Amino acid sequence: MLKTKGLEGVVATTSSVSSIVDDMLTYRGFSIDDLAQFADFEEIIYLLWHNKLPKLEQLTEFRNELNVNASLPEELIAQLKLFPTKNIHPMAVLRTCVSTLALYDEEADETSDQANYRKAIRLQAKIPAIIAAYARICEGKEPIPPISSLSFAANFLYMLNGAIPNSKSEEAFNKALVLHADHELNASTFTGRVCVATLSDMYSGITAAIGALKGPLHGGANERVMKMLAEIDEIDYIEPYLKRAFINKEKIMGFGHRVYKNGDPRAKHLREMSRQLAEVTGEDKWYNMSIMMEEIIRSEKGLPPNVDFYSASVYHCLGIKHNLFTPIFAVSRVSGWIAHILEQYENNRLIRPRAEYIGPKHLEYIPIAER
Ligand SMILES: CC(=O)SCCNC(=O)CCNC(=O)[C@H](O)C(C)(C)COP(=O)(O)OP(=O)(O)OC[C@H]1O[C@@H](n2cnc3c(N)ncnc32)[C@H](O)[C@@H]1OP(=O)(O)O
Ligand SMILES: O=C([O-])CC(=O)C(=O)O
Repeated sequence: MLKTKGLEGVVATTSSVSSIVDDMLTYRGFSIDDLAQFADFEEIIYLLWHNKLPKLEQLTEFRNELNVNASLPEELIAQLKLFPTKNIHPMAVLRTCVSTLALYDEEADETSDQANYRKAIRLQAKIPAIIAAYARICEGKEPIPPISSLSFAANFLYMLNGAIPNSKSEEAFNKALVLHADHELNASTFTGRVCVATLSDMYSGITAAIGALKGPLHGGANERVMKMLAEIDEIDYIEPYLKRAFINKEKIMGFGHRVYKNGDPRAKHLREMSRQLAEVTGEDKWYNMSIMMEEIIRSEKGLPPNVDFYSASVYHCLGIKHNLFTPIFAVSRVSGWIAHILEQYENNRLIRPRAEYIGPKHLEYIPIAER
């Protein structure tokens, strides 16, 4: 009898990228509590890929590399303009565009460490540009290139909105990027590793990972949290909404976790960010509703919120469209996917588990005319 449905508790690889021990999350040995407080997202990318924090001049050079690689091939922009803009999820656009990017990268199938590093930079730099460009095209606007003097976080908001964000928005968005960068062997990272363990290329690994992140049980939950909050709409409707959801055994988006049973260490940061942004914007309804939902779900079901719960009200208060919440997760998580993909290449073995067969056996083939 299968004891590990969904591979729960199975240790499938060794890794030195990030760890979850006693409900504490570290990137390359550094606590995310410190990183969220002090680090720029660019430092986190550097840390994940180089296994050390950058010195100032290394960070400056790294930022520059990201900036100069953020432009999109003209052919891709032309294609983006041809895509439908209604009833299409930006995650599907991102998945398609990352796959398409490989067609315009002469090194796509180059396997040297140097070529893989160059591809890593291109992917990290171009993914935010793709999302911002598509969002602008959907609004009938032209995509805009980044400004080299801005941080990674500020540049994304600039490419999206066409205006340089204020320091509070930049700081909050940077922190959200830091908190989402890596998370051990989550479903999308595992997907990416399985893909490249066949010695397929990095674009294929990232495309596969984007497909896995899109699902509502994983990164897709953040958008659904906001949908749920908007559907409930008033604090007085929370109790009846949850009562009905509990009776119907519905999964409440943004709660529960495969690994954390006592709480996701990222949620407290996002809760506080949500509180602060509610104060700054004066739009405290979503934060107040979220707090009340957390209280009820914790006491009734013993389920704490995960990273996706408070990120919803944070992104909403930053003025980000709801269908961009999961693509933003990808903007950050691509840094972790790449670190894992590089680690997989370094010490590769095909990932190929077994299945316990439970179907019928010894059936007799009946010719089609006799069925
Ligand atoms: C970035 C991320 O990916 S974080 C996760 C984002 N996903 C979500 O927020 C979606 C909502 N949450 C869930 O669906 C789940 O908690 C998951 C997918 C995150 C984890 O799933 P699993 O580890 O398989 O937990 P599982 O589904 O077995 O849950 C264990 C029990 O808690 C219940 N439970 C878990 N999460 C929830 C939830 N969000 N709402 C209601 N009940 C829940 C289950 O129904 C189950 O109850 P049972 O034992 O009575 O059947
Ligand atoms: O680890 C997981 O299963 C999901 C998660 O929280 C993440 O990817 O950040």
